[in-house]
Amino acid sequence: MQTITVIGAGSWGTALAFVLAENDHNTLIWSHRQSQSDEINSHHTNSKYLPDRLLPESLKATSDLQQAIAHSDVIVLAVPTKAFREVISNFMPFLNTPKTFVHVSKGIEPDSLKRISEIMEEEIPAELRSSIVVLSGPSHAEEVVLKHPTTVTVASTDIEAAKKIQDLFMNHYFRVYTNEDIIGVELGGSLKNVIALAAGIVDGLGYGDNAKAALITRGLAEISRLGIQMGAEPYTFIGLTGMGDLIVTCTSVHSRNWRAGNLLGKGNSLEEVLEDMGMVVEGVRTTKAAYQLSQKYDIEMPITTALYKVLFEGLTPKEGVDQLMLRTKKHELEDFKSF
Ligand SMILES: NC(=O)C1=CN([C@@H]2O[C@H](COP(=O)(O)OP(=O)(O)OC[C@H]3O[C@@H](n4cnc5c(N)ncnc54)[C@H](OP(=O)(O)O)[C@@H]3O)[C@@H](O)[C@H]2O)C=CC1
Ligand SMILES: O=C(CO)COP(=O)(O)O
Repeated sequence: MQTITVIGAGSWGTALAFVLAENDHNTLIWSHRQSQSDEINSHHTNSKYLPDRLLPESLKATSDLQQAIAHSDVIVLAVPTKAFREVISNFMPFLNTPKTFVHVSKGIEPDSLKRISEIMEEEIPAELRSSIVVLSGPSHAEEVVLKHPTTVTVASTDIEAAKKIQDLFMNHYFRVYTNEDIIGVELGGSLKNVIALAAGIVDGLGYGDNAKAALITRGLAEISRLGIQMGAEPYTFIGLTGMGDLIVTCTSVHSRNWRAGNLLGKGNSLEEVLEDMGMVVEGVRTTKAAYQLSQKYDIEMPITTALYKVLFEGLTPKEGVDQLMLRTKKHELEDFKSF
């Protein structure tokens, strides 16, 4: 049995805490809302994020950040990308010894263009972190707490740390692989949200499976083009955190990114959609970051560019699709010939 803290009690933090507690680890989840930690302790539920699911009685919650950090040497960070710097700066006064940090968030910060592990390296001094591990892959929280078979990858440049985290999470319904390619794993997990928004849009427009398959496949092509240029291993993109997560996010009604895109495709404004969701839609900010990355690295990312124009420049979803279909002729494997 290990002692573990999960920071963030939304859908994913709660589902991962569920797995850890079920694996008999002494697990403490931190919510920034006292009412939510009270609910988890008293009723063993998190009705806002995982309605109708009973959590293990052994799972304890707190809204005291000092207690949460002191609880364990393994800290799982499960807050939206947007909240990352703020949450770290809030716990820094309580961090006195080096810990292993696992992050599970899928986003890239606009403007700085940092991946989450890079934000962590910036915000947490090296002497206070033993290692940084990312957990990612095709995994909707709603299915994990039903104990439906799920596979994810843990990545770290410190493979021993990745193996340690693999051991903590593995069980009969949650299978964990390791990978050293933290760049590829983080980029795949973040950029698939952009493609999932686009997939929701084409469904909202009433287009069919052909359009969806085109987006998934050509989405993977542009994600890989950028990722390889940024130093990722090409094969990571055909793995769980690339193709795997694209499939699950582009084809599932559980996906908040797909649902948001669907509402956009049906004619709702971005403001209306985000208000309606009530949960994080990482793909919106990440579309901005991905568009900026495509410009910085001079990589063609047509789907990302069309979506950027729809989200931020007033292009209609239908015009976005038309622009994609009427691009100049291409060879399918352009840019991949050398691999
Ligand atoms: N849901 C899923 O199935 C999966 C999600 N992920 C990733 O996990 C990350 C977290 O997503 P998820 O749990 O789904 O998001 P949710 O929207 O379900 O929950 C977000 C949680 O973070 C809290 N939060 C927001 N801002 C702050 C802040 N400034 N300080 C402290 N807490 C804050 C929210 O609190 P409040 O209720 O007050 O808003 C809420 O508890 C995302 O990057 C997502 O891409 C990855 C794999 C699967
Ligand atoms: O990352 C996810 C599944 O792997 C969850 O996707 P959404 O954030 O779109 O719900």
